Amino acid sequence: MTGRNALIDAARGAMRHAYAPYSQFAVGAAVELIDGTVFLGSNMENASYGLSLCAEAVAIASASTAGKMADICTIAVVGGGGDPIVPCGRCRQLIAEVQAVAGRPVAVHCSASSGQDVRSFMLDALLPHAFGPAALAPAHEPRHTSDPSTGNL
Ligand SMILES: O=c1ccn([C@H]2C[C@H](O)[C@@H](CO)O2)c(=O)[nH]1
Repeated sequence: MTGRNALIDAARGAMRHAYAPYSQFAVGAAVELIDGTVFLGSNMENASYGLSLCAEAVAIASASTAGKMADICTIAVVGGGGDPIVPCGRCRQLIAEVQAVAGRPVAVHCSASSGQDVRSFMLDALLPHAFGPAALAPAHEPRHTSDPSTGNL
């Protein structure tokens, strides 16, 4: 996949599979790797409300489950009417972890569910001065159970 608009379109497609019966607010996300591979996500709500999963979290977890978290370079998110959606605070923190593991800046493209307007940000602009693994004392730094660059044990 190449280009911002193609990734936005992929996120818009994923949005169609959102499970959002409580908020009626469907969101889709698409995560792109450096080799062009794309992983999708959509929000998945829950009767307990607070356990609902955001589209970005689902897409990031899907890439991570394939052993590709370190290869993520771009994230697109689509949802809402009016202005382009922007990731919630929790998702910004999740993207910060991706960026720390990937070791390169992550771009975030945002669009509304209808309309062509796209707003693009670098994660550092969405979450300046982010808390991350580098802040942890050595004893608490992440010790990977798999190689983040290969996903292999
Ligand atoms: O960036 C966002 C913001 C919200 N939501 C979801 C959570 C909930 O299911 C619904 C309304 O907040 O939208 C996302 O998936 N991503």
